[in-house]
Amino acid sequence: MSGTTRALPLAGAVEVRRTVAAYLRPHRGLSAAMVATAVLAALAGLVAPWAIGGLVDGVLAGTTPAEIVVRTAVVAVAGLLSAVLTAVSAALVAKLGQRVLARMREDTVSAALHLPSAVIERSGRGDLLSRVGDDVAVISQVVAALLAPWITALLTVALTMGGLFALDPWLMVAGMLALPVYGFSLRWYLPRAARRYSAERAAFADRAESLVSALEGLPTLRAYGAEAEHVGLVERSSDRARGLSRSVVWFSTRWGKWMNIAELVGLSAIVVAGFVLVDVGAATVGAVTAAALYFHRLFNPLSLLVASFDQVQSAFASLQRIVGVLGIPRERPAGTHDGAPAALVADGVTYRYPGSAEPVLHEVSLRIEPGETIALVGASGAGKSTLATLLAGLVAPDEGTVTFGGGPVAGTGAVLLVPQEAHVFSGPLIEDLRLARQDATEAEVRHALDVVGADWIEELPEGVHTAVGELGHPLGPDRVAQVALARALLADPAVVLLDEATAEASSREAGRLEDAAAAVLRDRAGLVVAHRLRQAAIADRVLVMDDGRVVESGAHDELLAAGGHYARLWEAWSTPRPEAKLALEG
Ligand SMILES: Nc1ncnc2c1ncn2[C@@H]1O[C@H](COP(=O)(O)OP(=O)(O)OP(=O)(O)O)[C@@H](O)[C@H]1O
Repeated sequence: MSGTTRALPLAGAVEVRRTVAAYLRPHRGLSAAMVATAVLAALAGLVAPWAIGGLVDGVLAGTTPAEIVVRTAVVAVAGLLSAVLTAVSAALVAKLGQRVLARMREDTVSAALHLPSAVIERSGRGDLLSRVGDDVAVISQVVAALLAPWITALLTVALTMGGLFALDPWLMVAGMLALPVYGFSLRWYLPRAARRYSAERAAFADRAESLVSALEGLPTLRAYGAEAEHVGLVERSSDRARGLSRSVVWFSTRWGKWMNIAELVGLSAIVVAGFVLVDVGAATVGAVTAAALYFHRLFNPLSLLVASFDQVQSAFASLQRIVGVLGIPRERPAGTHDGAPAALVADGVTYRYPGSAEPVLHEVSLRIEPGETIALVGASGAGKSTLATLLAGLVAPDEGTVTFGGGPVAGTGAVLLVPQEAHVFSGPLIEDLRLARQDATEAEVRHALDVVGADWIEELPEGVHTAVGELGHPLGPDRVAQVALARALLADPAVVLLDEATAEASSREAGRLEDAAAAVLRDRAGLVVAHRLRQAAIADRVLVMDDGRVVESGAHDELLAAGGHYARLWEAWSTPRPEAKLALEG
C-alpha cells in the first residue's frame, strides 16, 4: 500500500522560521522578558571567573584579608544572582514554549482534520498520524527539556567568548584552537545526521502506516487468511525502524568523543599561551586563571548543545513535517463556497481501485447544471458509489477530470457527499450536526432536523442535547440517515450527492426519507444514487450505469419509451415481489 503513496509536503527552513516567528508574535512581551532575563543571567555568570582572577592577582600581590572577603562575596552574590535569573528565564521559556506549542498542536490537529481527502488518500493515513502523533511528541519533549537550556547555553557561549576577548584577545585566540576540532566533527556529523534522522522519521511513519492499514483491513486479511503475511510486513517495518534508531544512537556516541578532544585542545592551548604571556609580562596570572575558568565555563553549554544537537535537529525535522501540514490549503467545509452557480462536470473519468486489475469506471462524462437533479441508477456493482466519491472530489480520477465551475472540486466545499453508510458520532446530537457548520445555532439545528422529519428528537430525554451514538442513546439506521440529511441541510453545499441515503430505510420509513432527501435537494443541484426508482421518476434526468459506463441518459419518460436498460430496470422494480406483496398485505 505504501508503494502507491506520496508523502505529505515538508516545509523548508525559511518557512519554518517564518511560521515560528508568526507564533511568537502574539507573545512579544513575554519573549522580550525571557530574552532580557536570559542575557542578564549569562552576564551574571561572567562575574565569578573575573572576580576569582582578580582574587588570584590580589593574593599574589599580597592583598588584605578584607579585599579577599569582598571579592569572595562578589563571587557568591554573582553566582546566586545568575542562578535566580537562570531559573526565572527558564520559567519564562517554559511558559512561552508551552503556549506556542499548545497553539501549534491545536492548529496541526485542526489542519489534519481539514486536509483535502484527496491529499490523505494520496499520502496514506500513516504519514499524517505520525505527524500529529510522533512529530508533535518529539517537539513537545524538546521544548519541555531543551528549549530553556539551549537558550541559556547559546547566550553563555556568546557572552563568555566576549568576556574572554575582553580579558585578553590572545587567550581567546588560544581557546579558539578548539574550533577546528569542533568544525571537523560538525562537518563529519551534519551531512550524515540529516540523512539518518529523516530515514528514522520515515521508518516511523512507515511502521505507523503498516500498522494502521493492518488494523483497518483486518476483516479483509481474515477473509483471505493473510494475517500472518501482514504481521510479517509490520514486523519488517518495525525491524527497520528499530535498526535505524539503534544506528542513530551509535552514530551520536561516536560524535560525542570529538567533543572531549576539542575541550582538551582548547584548555591546553589557553594554559600554554597563558604561561608564555605571563612569562613575557603580557598578562597576569589572574587574567589567565579567569580565561581558563571562562573556557571551562564553555564545556557544559557546549556539550549540552552538542549532546542534544541530534534531538534538536530531529525536532527541527519534525517541525518541518508539521509546518508542511499547516501549509497545505485546507478543505473548505461544505457550504463555504463562493455561491456562484456553476456546473459540476466529470470529463472522461477513468478510475481503478489500488490493487485492482480492471478500472471500475471507464471514461465517464456527465454534467450537473445548477439546480438540476439527476438520478443515477444501475445494477449493483455498476460503479455508482465510486462515481459519487469521485464527483465529491474525495478521490482523484486516474484519467479525466472532475471540475466545479471550471476548477478542482477538492477543497472548494461546494460539493457534499452523503455516503451510503452515514455515521453518528458519540456525543450530544447537536454537536454531531454542528460538524456540518460549527456556528449553527440550536434553532437552526432544530429546523434542519424538523425539515428532514426527525420528530423523534422530542422523545429523547434531553432533546438535541441528548448523547447519541455508541456510548449514548442508540439511533436506528433510518434515524442515522435523517441526521446525515439534516447535516447536509446545515452544510448548504451547491451540489449534494446522496448515495442511496434512502437505501437503509424500512418501507414504512422510505417515504419519509424520500421527502427528507427532496428537501435537501430543493434549490440546489443534486445527484441521487437511486435504488428506489420512484426517485428516478421525479428527477430532471436519469443516468443509467452499467459496468462502469454511462449507457443511457434522459428523462424518465423518454428512457421508458426507449425500451433499453432503464425500461428493464423500471419493469423489474415496479413489479411487486412476493415479499413486498406480503408486507403490503400484512
Ligand atoms: N474499495 C474498493 N476496492 C476495490 N474494489 C472496490 C472497492 N469498492 C468498490 N469496489 C468495486 O468497484 C465496483 C463498483 O462498486 P460500486 O460500489 O461503485 O458500485 P455500485 O454501483 O455503487 O454498487 P451498489 O449499488 O451495490 O452500491 C464493484 O465491482 C466493487 O466490487
